[in-house]
Amino acid sequence: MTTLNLANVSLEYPDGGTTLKALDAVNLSVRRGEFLSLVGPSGSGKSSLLAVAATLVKPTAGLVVIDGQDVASLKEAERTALRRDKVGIIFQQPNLLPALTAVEQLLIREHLRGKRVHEERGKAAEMLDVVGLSGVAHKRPHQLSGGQRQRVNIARALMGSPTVLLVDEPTAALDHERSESIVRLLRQVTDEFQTATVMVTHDTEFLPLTDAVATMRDGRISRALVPSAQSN
Ligand SMILES: Nc1ncnc2c1ncn2[C@@H]1O[C@H](COP(=O)(O)OP(=O)(O)OP(=O)(O)O)[C@@H](O)[C@H]1O
Repeated sequence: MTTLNLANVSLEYPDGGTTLKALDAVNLSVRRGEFLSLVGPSGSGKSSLLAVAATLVKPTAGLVVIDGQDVASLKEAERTALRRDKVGIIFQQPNLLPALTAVEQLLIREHLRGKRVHEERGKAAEMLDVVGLSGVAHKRPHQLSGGQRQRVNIARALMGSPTVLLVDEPTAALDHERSESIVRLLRQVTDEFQTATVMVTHDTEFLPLTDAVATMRDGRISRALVPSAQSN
């Protein structure tokens, strides 16, 4: 099932007397369990595409459909609920709160979503286990490595059981070995939780871990299969 669908999506910004097309009639479909890489030069529109797919920015034209729901047809509160319940967003910087332990980073998100924290402890422990952090659940960010902090970030995004996972350059601040293990983890969670995952990346060497590559240039998108993906 197509979980994330962008049809003829354009996003324009005023630019002096003219307009700049950050997205120019973009078409993109991502199914559950599919892991898509999004590459392209700086300024080509990758972050704009993620922002529109995350329902954080309204496109100037075109349709954004998540799990069969046309985002433009929703009221503001409904759109917020859709984002909360269906979309997991993982930014380059984990943005963890310095005073909280790893498990508390997950629980505070649920608290802010109106959930009862004591009912979410089991799930938080489970998600930390999924990302390989059971042993450091009670450590604070400064006691964790960069890779471990990024894993907390991923576990936190999984707490809401998203169907769409949007990931913006998750390896930008990591060395090669840690970068590879983070992309492998994203592959694993895509398979395990059947998310429709879109990852913006500059690390072309990890593209074979994903199912498909979309390339952006001047706000336009092209999509190609990764031939070696099947062997991973
Ligand atoms: N809020 C904004 N106002 C005006 N122009 C913007 C805004 N956000 C993005 N742009 C422009 O839209 C275009 C696409 O930007 P975007 O950040 O999506 O590219 P990107 O591919 O993510 O780049 P990078 O790899 O450097 O992050 C660029 O020309 C950018 O300057």
